[in-house]
Amino acid sequence: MNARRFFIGGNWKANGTPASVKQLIADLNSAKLEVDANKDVEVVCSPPFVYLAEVKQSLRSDFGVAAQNMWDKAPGAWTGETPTQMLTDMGIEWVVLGHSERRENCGETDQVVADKTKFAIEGGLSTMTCIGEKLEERESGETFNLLDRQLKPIAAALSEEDWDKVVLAYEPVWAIGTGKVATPDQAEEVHAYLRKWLADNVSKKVSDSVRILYGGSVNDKNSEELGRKPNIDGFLVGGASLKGDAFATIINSAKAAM
Ligand SMILES: O=C(CO)COP(=O)(O)O
Repeated sequence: MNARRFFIGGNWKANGTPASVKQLIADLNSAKLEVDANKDVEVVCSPPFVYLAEVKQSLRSDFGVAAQNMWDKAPGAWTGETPTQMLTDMGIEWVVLGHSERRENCGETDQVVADKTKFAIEGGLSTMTCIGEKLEERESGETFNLLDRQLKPIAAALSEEDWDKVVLAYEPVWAIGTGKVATPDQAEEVHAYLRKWLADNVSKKVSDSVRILYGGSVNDKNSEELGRKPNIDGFLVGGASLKGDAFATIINSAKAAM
């Protein structure tokens, strides 16, 4: 029995129309789960900002809701930004930070990701903080160095208690949206490394308790096998989280991990 509660995040990215979002909410609300989302597994959906209020109001109450980004300043003169407080005021509990798409397209550095993680936690949010290597880094044997580089500022920014509010998501960039999923052994090797890193650089308690998710081409066919690995505590799902039936199957794969 794994003491860490399995976690399934659905990152909808910049997808959805008013009609498709309504349909997805309806499909998720009527999904037959074989696991208890209040107890066995934690499920959090992350819609685009424009649908956050609707999803928060209409999605089943046993699923949490996450923003895909937030502004790490108090509300004020920040055109186009969404401060943490606006999210917590509307009952949002989570935020996805450090996703490779934001690192790549919005210039978010390792330090920015660490600072935002700290700010989010201080503001009352929990974070799914993402790390992961690009293909060229994997091929040149740099995976673990890169992960060290990404983790160091996060560990420096957070107190030991802060880690209670963090879920780490290992998302190898080469596996995101490519259909090229990491093998269970490849993912487990990195997850075990990350857990040891946390034990060596933060604490044994944090290493034992932090949930480490795998993300990158997770679907309803591969989730069960990945979820059986001892250091894989759940998934951050992109494309397959937009289909109610596939996402429900992925949630049910938590059974295999229990
Ligand atoms: O980036 C991801 C989740 O944050 C993974 O996306 P895919 O599941 O579409 O590969």
